[in-house]
Amino acid sequence: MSRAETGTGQPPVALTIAGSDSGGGAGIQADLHTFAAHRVHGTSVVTAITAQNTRGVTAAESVGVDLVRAQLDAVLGDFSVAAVKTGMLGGDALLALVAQYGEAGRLPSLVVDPVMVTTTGDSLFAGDPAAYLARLGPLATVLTPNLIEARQLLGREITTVDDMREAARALATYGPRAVLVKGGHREEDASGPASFGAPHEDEPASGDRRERGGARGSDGPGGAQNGRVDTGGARSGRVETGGAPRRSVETASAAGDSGSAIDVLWCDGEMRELAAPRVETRNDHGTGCTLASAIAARLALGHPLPQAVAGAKAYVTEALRAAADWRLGLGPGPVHHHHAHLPPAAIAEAARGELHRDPASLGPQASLWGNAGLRRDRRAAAFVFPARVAVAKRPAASTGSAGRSPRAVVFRSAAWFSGSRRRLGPSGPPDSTLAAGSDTAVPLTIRTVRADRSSFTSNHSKETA
Ligand SMILES: Nc1ncnc2c1ncn2[C@@H]1O[C@H](COP(=O)(O)OP(=O)(O)O)[C@@H](O)[C@H]1O
Ligand SMILES: Cc1ncc(COP(=O)(O)OP(=O)(O)O)c(N)n1
Repeated sequence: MSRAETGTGQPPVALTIAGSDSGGGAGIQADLHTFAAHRVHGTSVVTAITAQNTRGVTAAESVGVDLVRAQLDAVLGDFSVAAVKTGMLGGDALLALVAQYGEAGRLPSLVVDPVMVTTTGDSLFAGDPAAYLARLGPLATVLTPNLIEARQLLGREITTVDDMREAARALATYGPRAVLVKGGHREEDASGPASFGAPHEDEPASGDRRERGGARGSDGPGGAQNGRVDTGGARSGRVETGGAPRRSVETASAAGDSGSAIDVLWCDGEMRELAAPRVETRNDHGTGCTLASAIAARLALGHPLPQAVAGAKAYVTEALRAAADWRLGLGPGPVHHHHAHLPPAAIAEAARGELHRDPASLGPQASLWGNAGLRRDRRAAAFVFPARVAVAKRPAASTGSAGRSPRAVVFRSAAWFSGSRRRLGPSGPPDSTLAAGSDTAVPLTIRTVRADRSSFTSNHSKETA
């Protein structure tokens, strides 16, 4: 049982040491969103400030060493930090500082995301990649380079999944317990092995979905779009990632279907592939930060390392899916960090009034709807489905919203979820959804389902279920 599940409601604490993304999709902002989505208390040490949006970075400045040290001391001197994630360190000075804290044993369960360049082509690390590996490699519980970063750290091309495995092995020799080489930048090639494009400096930034694979764009073959779902069979040495397909890239490519986002995990001497359906979306900004902080959150919650990594990948896949159609900003936007709290499908359906076509048929106290996963909780007179959201109808009079009847309420309560989870037993929420959290529930209220469908509003109400 993790600390978060002791029943006290007190969340574990995680720390992110990273840069600020003013656009809110990556960096510190993504990390804190992710911690919160996992019901982990997030603390932060800001290493740099970037002026950044969905189209790129226009300015960046490192925070001075003394101020970063002061932040580290403030957080580590007060909180019992259970896991740490590092992101943008900017250069050798902050790299050395963070390494000192790690060497002093002050950075437990350390997830090192060696941020070097954004996928819009902006460099975020001006230091020596070799020093990065030498200093932080031995301290890392898990090192999570993307393909560009693995290439920079090792100084070699990475073209196939075999190369990814080799890269993971090579990086592991620097001392981390695990290495996750992320394949988000892999460009699909229906005619041959999956490959990644070399950096292509001249390609203009696109306002729509980017071809990933280098410092902006890719000259990799095909340029095939993503979105195909790999439904291949089981393979040994792979970790289940919440409905993820089980097929290697080579197999997928041979079949002309490479619609998987495949990462390679070397952990405790074992090599595994983690595959998930590739989500077709332009909104993939901050996926690396989100993945690394989700791993840290899960480590803070007490998950064993391979499960923490697999669960984090499933979380990222869902976050990509849930935000696939968003248009936040003109370029590649952020993912939906809170997808598990507010399933967009349920809310969108509620907004369209499609869930309560016949409110009169609902029970006197509460009613339910949902998808196949919906279950009834008789005691609470509410309903639960594995995404841990209950939707109940209340008579207008009891909620003070006369004239707005019927009314739908989406409850969001960690304690309630925990209880629901217990009632649901082992078949309850899967690992890819959130772990148990605190009792600080703030129900989210949705007024909806008017005949004219014009009165949908949503607010964070203090009303309780
Ligand atoms: N379109 C996508 N569909 C599904 N998973 C993706 C997609 N893009 C990235 N990922 C996953 O997101 C995680 C972050 O990978 P990546 O994008 O390579 O990192 P970074 O953001 O550091 O460049 C990985 O698990 C990767 O497989
Ligand atoms: C401040 C800051 N830190 C890290 C990144 C890189 O984020 P990442 O998750 O790798 O996503 P992309 O930027 O590559 O989409 C960043 N952009 N800003």
